Amino acid sequence: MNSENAAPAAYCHENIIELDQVSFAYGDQKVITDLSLVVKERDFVGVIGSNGAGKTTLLRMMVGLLKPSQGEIRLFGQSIRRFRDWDRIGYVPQKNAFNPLFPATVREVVMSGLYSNKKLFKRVGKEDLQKCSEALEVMRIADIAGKRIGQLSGGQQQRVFLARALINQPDLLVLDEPTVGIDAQTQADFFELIFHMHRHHHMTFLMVSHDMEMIESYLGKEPRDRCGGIKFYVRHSHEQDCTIPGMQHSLV
Ligand SMILES: Nc1ncnc2c1ncn2[C@@H]1O[C@H](COP(=O)(O)OP(=O)(O)OP(=O)(O)O)[C@@H](O)[C@H]1O
Repeated sequence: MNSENAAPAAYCHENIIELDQVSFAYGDQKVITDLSLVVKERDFVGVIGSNGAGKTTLLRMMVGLLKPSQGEIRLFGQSIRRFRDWDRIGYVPQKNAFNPLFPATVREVVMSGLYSNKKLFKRVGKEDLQKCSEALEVMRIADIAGKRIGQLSGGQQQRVFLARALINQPDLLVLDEPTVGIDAQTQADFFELIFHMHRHHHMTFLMVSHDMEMIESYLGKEPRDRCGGIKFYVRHSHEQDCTIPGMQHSLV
């Protein structure tokens, strides 16, 4: 982006994800056929579709875990084949599970979201600790911060993954059914939080969900794009950025 002549409206229209005639097949089974899609900065994209429609496959392609059989993917304007700026993207996959013997604590796992490979040995500062405690609070896991991750329930582990993804406030957050197995109150708080992050903290979201009610209430009733059995509901935000840093205030 050219910052010299970046008017605010243009500034929030950078292409974050571009799919150009993308297809994907597992062997002979075609899952995605000829999908072209653009996700712009400050879009919130809800991805809806029946079981097996290809939503997870699509997300895995977008974060570089699967290669399209055909077509081209660009992230932040750059071909995914050359893209290295993975710090800018948070991804929470659908079925997370820690090995019960995994030795790290909840706090350590959440903190690890702050460090990319480049910054592995960075000293932990006061600001980092503050970010961590906010993420723990927001996902209601502060009381179990010292527990070993492998010893938590599935829903608690999922909350840890979400806190880990949120701590860094990435430019793009890709979420695959993020609230499955999470209790109603934490779910409601989580949605309130990410909607605020979308509207006021300049974040772009792509989220698979089966929660039609939540999708329709935030993204409207009409999908903007379709591909086979997958529908894309989109809301773009032009609302002013929040002056308050951090995330906890968004729950108040
Ligand atoms: N590793 C794999 N090898 C072969 N086929 C696969 C693989 N992963 C998924 N599939 C098949 O690809 C299709 C799409 O799967 P995918 O997980 O992307 O669907 P989904 O829309 O995310 O479904 P759900 O809502 O159940 O999570 C399904 O028919 C599935 O069986």
